[in-house]
Amino acid sequence: MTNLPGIVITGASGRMGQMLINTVLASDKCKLVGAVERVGHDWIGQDVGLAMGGASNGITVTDDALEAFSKAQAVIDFTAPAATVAFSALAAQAGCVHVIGTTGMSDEDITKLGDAANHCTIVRAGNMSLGVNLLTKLTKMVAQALDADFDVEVVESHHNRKVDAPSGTALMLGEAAAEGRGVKLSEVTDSGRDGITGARKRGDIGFSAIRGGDVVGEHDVMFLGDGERIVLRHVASDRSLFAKGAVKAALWGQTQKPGEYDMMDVLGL
Ligand SMILES: NC(=O)C1=CN([C@@H]2O[C@H](COP(=O)(O)OP(=O)(O)OC[C@H]3O[C@@H](n4cnc5c(N)ncnc54)[C@H](O)[C@@H]3O)[C@@H](O)[C@H]2O)C=CC1
Ligand SMILES: O=C(O)C1=N[C@H](C(=O)O)C[C@H](O)C1
Repeated sequence: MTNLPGIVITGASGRMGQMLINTVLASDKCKLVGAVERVGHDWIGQDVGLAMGGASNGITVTDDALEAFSKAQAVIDFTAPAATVAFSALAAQAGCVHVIGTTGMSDEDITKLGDAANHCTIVRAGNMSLGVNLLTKLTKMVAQALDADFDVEVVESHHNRKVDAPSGTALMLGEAAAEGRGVKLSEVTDSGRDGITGARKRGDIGFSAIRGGDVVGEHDVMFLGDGERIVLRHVASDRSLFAKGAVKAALWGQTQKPGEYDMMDVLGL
């Protein structure tokens, strides 16, 4: 037990934070060594097991991320863009693998992660599930096989607490479709249609976001032609699949050189 890689979970009280803590505690391949929350959060100073409504596990929630990271081999981080950028610099300082599930990152944020990746291993993906990563690969293949006679639309649904759109997964799928077509996504993106938008432009990749209830995450990639359509779909019904993927990434990262990786690398897809 003592030689197992130690993992810190940031955003410990969040939907994914709590799922990750339970996943690490249930694993026989790693151990929980820290739980981080934002400054001023009610959970700071409490035993994280008790704060989650379960049994005590001896890990006290802290807002001192660097101190927590310095005792760990990996940090799993599903929080918010500004927090993730700050954590990447601290993970680099502490020499930990940084697994990032946070979505809604700007280009500027991603550039800063690149600086940290000169000193530590970063694994980042908009979706950590095997199914979505396979769907990403299939999307690229279908886009390669079809020409712009087929309009590509990515439609995603999520719970009513989600703050970013399109989802990280939708953007991954859009990138894959653009790559398959040999175009840059930023030049063909069409999202947030409203009002007199004009007819659809040939070659565009469209995005639509539905928000409501407790939907964990659903993604359709539609290839719409004249008289036929192909729909590739992934439905997540349980957040544990994202957490299991993130733990797999943290363990895989232990043997990698500093740099930026994604779940395709982890899963060998
Ligand atoms: N890549 C993937 O497979 C998945 C990614 N996500 C992404 O993960 C992120 C979190 O999602 P949820 O857990 O649903 O959100 P949430 O709102 O339930 O949790 C976020 C947590 O981060 C904490 N936090 C914010 N700033 C912090 C800071 N500076 N220091 C420490 N903690 C901080 C908050 O207090 C909160 O507990 C989102 O960006 C979401 O899109 C969610 C599910 C799967
Ligand atoms: O916020 C969520 O919940 C999710 N976010 C990720 C995304 O933005 O794609 C992954 C998953 O769909 C759940």
